[in-house]
Amino acid sequence: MANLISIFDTTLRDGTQGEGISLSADDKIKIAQKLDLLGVHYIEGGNPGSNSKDIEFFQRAKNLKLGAKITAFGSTRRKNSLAEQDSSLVRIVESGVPAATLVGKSWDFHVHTALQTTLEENLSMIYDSFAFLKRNDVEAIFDAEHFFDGYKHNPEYALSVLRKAQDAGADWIVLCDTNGGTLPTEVYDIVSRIRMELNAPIGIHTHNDCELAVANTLAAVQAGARQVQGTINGYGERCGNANLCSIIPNLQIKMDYRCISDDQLQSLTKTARYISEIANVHMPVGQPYVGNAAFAHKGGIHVSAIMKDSKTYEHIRPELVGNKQRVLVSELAGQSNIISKAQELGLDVNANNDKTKQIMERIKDLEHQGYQFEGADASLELLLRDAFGEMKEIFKLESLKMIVEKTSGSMNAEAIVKVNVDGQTVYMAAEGNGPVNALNNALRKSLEQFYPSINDFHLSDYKVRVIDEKDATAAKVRVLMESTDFKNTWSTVGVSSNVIEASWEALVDSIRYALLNMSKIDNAHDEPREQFGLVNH
Ligand SMILES: CC(=O)SCCNC(=O)CCNC(=O)[C@H](O)C(C)(C)COP(=O)(O)OP(=O)(O)OC[C@H]1O[C@@H](n2cnc3c(N)ncnc32)[C@H](O)[C@@H]1OP(=O)(O)O
Ligand SMILES: CC(=O)C(=O)O
Repeated sequence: MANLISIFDTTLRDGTQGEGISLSADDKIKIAQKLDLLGVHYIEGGNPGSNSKDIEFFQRAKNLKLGAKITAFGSTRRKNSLAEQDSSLVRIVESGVPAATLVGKSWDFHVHTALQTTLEENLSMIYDSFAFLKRNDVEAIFDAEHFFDGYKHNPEYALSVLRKAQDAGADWIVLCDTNGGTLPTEVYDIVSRIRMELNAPIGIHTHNDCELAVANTLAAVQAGARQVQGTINGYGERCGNANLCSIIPNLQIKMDYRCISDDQLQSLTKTARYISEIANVHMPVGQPYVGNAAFAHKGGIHVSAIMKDSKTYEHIRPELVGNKQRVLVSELAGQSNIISKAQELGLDVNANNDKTKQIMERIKDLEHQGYQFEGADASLELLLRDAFGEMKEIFKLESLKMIVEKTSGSMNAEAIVKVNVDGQTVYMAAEGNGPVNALNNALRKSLEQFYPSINDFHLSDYKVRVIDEKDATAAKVRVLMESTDFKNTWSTVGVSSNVIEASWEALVDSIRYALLNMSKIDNAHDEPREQFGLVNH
């Protein structure tokens, strides 16, 4: 039987101590529900002694039906006072949580310098505070702040602090690498020794200042820690906390510990991405296990091998954590990348096909000119389908004129397009608050009579990058456009030395791709493929 590791999530408390992260009570409720589905055992909701948002969270959390225990955070009582009169401790008990975490000092230097009190008074603060929680029937977790630094500096005192908390009834003793400066070998050694000294179960709480929070957590578990504190995506003070999105799969898939069920593990990627959306923090694409590129293959040699067996370049099956394999097509592609992508699209290709080589050469040539297909999935699909003769022209541009006018107030743009659809010429003008907006409006208006579903999607993001900065205004620009129909998003690319022309290319691809995919949906209802530009073979 695999050993069970208790997962203590502190995204809503220590995670919000990360720069740029601020969660409303509403956000916290949504995240708590997701964490519960993921199967964590404790959800530290915040600090009821700190602010009214957290008090509101704890009030609302009482009505949630969760499997996880919601815990409140605070510190040991203030020096020279009584626990029952400490407003922070009283608020924790009043919040009605089943479990609470108190942080207390275990480094003598901190007692003297930060608390400015005696070592004896700190021991009393710890004892009194835990005794108070236990008298109020609250499960009590001791976060021994700076434990590893304290133990290296004064082991007797650091140990006496843990014993005080244990004597007062603390249910868990959690050793904290608060400054994140300890090495995995030290963590393993110290946790192994402390385990022999205590009866209470041990937990671990690490910070990532040396990029070692995950490694330190795993070392502590190997040495006997049975509770792991961390955050989703590693959010947290300074360089962050230990990242549960790496710790949980490492423990469960590689080290044979049990944290959550296998089904719950498969929701890890979705959970990480959901929380990053709510926290409004962009996830690094290369984030281990759950990042968009965690199982993305770009080099031709890699793709050639994974098509034979994905184990050649993947340390686990991505599905175990709810992620998926992706093949990127770029100037580093070999035939295998093209074949894999084309197969994904249902196109008939093989390694001996001349067309595959031609497509690869064309992609390499376009990337050399400044296109980037890795971030423009829709343009890549169109390029492949065009090469296979799958696409029909949806319109022909006859002319395009732009007028940009600055009056005393704002600057406005007008686009005039003349397009030909199936022999019929349409002449249309439209305004916009900028040239791309005007272009988009004019093109849609001219096409809507032929393709009414053109109004079911819109542009959601627009990025311009100067490709060769040294040429200043004569440099080429790459426009990346993102579009959405509220269910799906797709990205397209355009390159030119003229930003309007680059935008036009990306816009036309966006519309062609949308119509192509709407035709797929309509196909399911037996409507003709030709209607939206797909050629039936
Ligand atoms: C390692 C960690 O992450 S610990 C958690 C850190 N998180 C936070 O600080 C976020 C929430 N904090 C807050 O909202 C506020 O700091 C509060 C409400 C807790 C306290 O606010 P204030 O009363 O204004 O105090 P302030 O934040 O300036 O200073 C902290 C005080 O707590 C004392 N203190 C610090 N740690 C402890 C402890 N473990 N036990 C008792 N007192 C402590 C400090 O000595 C200081 O007291 P002083 O004012 O007598 O010098
Ligand atoms: C308790 C805590 O957050 C720390 O010591 O880092």
